[in-house]
Amino acid sequence: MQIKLTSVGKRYNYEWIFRNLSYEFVSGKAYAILGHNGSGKSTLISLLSGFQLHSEGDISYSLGSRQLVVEQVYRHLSIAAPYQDLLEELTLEEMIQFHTRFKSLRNITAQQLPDILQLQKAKHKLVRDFSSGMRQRLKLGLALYSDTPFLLLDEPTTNLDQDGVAWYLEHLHQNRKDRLVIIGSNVPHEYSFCDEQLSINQFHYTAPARKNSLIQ
Ligand SMILES: Nc1ncnc2c1ncn2[C@@H]1O[C@H](COP(=O)(O)OP(=O)(O)OP(=O)(O)O)[C@@H](O)[C@H]1O
Repeated sequence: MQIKLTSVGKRYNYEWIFRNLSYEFVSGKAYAILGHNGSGKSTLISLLSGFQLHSEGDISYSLGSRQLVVEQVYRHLSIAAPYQDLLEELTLEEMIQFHTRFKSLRNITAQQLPDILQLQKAKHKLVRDFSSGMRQRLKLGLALYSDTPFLLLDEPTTNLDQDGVAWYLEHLHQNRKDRLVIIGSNVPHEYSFCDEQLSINQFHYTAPARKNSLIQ
């Protein structure tokens, strides 16, 4: 999976979040998108996923030698993000079954996933009764173990304790080969292994001061 951004900008109403962002993401590498709170990391991740449209510039996607239109990107993408919903009325086992109807898993079966998530005791528990750390493990596990070339993680260790962070790092390393991995983060332990870092702050746009010809 390759993604090429050319002079990309995003604004909400009249507020530009970033402008003139040109960058290339290539398969086999892990990238960290960095920046302070409110700088636009989640916004950029949302544009890359195709869930939101950019306001100017161009984003092009390719898989091997094939160009992809943005509407096809979701088929090749796994994402774990704080704003992503889970199906609250399903049990863990049902949630995994539901997920694998749309995305197959890489190198494991659906029956093995609860063990890998270290949630075997919660197989028949409703997702709505999960703790916040259990929910995060589930989101990460579904994303890491889906057989997709493009892995997008926004704030991946949110709500994880120390063991959870170690679990995330171990399973990410097992599942990153030959994939494009992009991580939005403020926390070094989430992204310190990444090959490249992209700071969104450098693309912030400040509107030029307006001249008032009446005031000298
Ligand atoms: N739907 C929206 N409508 C209007 N403004 C928005 C919308 N979504 C985000 N913003 C604004 O865009 C800016 C960037 O937000 P974003 O969530 O991308 O930042 P972030 O770097 O991910 O922040 P954090 O580290 O706090 O998660 C913020 O000023 C935010 O208020």
